[in-house]
Amino acid sequence: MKVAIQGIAGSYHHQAATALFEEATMVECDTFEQLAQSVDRGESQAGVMAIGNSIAGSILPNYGLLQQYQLVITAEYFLPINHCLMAIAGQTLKDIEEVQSHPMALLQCKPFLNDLENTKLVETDDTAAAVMRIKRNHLKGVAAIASSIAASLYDLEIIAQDIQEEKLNATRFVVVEKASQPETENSNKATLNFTTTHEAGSLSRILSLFARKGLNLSKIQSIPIPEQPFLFSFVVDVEFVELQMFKDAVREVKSLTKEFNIMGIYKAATL
Ligand SMILES: O=C(O)C(=O)Cc1ccccc1
Repeated sequence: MKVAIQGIAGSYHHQAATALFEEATMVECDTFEQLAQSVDRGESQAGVMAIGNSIAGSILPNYGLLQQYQLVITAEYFLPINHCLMAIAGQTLKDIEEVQSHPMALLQCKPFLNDLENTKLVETDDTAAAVMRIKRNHLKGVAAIASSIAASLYDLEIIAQDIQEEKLNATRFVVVEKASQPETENSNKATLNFTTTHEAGSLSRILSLFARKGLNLSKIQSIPIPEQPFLFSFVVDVEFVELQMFKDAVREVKSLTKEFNIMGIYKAATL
């Protein structure tokens, strides 16, 4: 099975996809947009896409990509992430003049990076690509932020570990597919997207309905609507005990929303 990921072997996407799929041929993409396109065009049967992080928050552009390419969420996965700083053998922290990594990793390590004086930060396609390049070009004075798996895969030395802002750092990944998988007995979570009318209390009425129907709201995210400046749609994750509870709520919520779309029904994962 072909699975699109953002990054190369040793990237966090690669780790998440390996945990999610027993047998997968990874389709390595440079960008999140290429990942979405690969699934959209059927070049990959599924994609694994980071959607949010416990330190850096939602990856808003990825919500936009799910909508733009009408991809369906069929599973989720939480990957604990411990970032390391690494360089070629013999380099110490005081030798480092430049740190390279994926922007999400740089964001998650801000306090550590702020303490490094006169160090240039360079954004790369993915964490593992930075590691591979430093090794291949034997770059002195340049370090990468990536996982310990990437350090051993590409043979760089770890200079500092657990450099993320909070020790407990996790990224939520979703599996995205072109066609919706039928919901199963195990489905206990859904991601919804809707717009509301511009009336006082419209969002509150929708959320109250979910509460009355016994749905547990685990996330709410407002998403810009690019064609309508400063108007927003809402993406909501709800968890339920029985699928029927969810179906009942959906039937009623449609009359309270303007546009309504189910982005996926799947099994909730734990941290
Ligand atoms: O660059 C990577 O390794 C990725 O998979 C993107 C990423 C970066 C930091 C945290 C989670 C995902």
